Amino acid sequence: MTEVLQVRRGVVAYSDRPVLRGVELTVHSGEVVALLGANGSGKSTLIKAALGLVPLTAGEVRLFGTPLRRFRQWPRIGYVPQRLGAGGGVPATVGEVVAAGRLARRGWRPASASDKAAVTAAIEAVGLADRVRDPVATLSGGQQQRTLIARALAGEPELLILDEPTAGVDAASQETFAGALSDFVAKGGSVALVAHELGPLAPLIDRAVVLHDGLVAHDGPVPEPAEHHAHPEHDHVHPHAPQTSPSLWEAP
Ligand SMILES: Nc1ncnc2c1ncn2[C@@H]1O[C@H](COP(=O)(O)OP(=O)(O)OP(=O)(O)O)[C@@H](O)[C@H]1O
Repeated sequence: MTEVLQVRRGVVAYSDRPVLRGVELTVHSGEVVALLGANGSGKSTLIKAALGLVPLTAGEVRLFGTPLRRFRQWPRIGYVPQRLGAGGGVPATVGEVVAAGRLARRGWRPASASDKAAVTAAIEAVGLADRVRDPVATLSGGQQQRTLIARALAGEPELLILDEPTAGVDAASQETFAGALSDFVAKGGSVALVAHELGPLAPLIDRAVVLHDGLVAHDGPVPEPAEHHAHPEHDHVHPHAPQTSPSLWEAP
């Protein structure tokens, strides 16, 4: 299997404080990998390092087999950062925000029919076709998150990297998102996503990588959530647990 994302012995320190201490992460083509771990265990840092948004102190990153420093094929990757406000006070509509996700692929040429089709398909995939002309600020948090996912999908990436795509997102939006992700994977896409609770995404996950204290504590099947979260009726959504909360994904 080809590796679309590889981090080897990744070390990252913020002002001398090590946050990742030699992490291995591989995503193969067609795989859906969940990155789990307690708050502050370094999940977001790992995906930022994989994208070159945070420098590695040591170790190496390869994207589609190319060392990060030489990688230029950014349209192959769609990234949805953690809780980025889609509205941001700018009165952009859903259609405009999603169309912006096409720019990297289309360059500064006028939008072609296939650009427009990709934007429409992305908006439909996340169930927002009836909101295209609405300002993003008028949407619910879950719909805003879906707008950002559609923006990433509009670029027709091969690898989607998602930082807590369902945190604080209503149940209906989570289901819609799971469907969109499932379609993306069915077409051959690969996914790395950070999650606190997998919810409706669980059936899509091929492998879970659990970070603990800057190291990989588990790489394999999705581990059982900690006991008090394991009940079927306990299907709530954690907005974003405070730093003090215990891990929902205890390292086995
Ligand atoms: N830019 C930064 N400068 C300094 N410290 C940072 C920075 N970003 C993150 N950290 C610290 O690094 C550690 C790991 O953070 P990171 O966001 O990667 O963890 P996480 O596992 O994604 O946690 P969460 O679930 O809370 O998002 C935390 O202690 C955090 O406070």
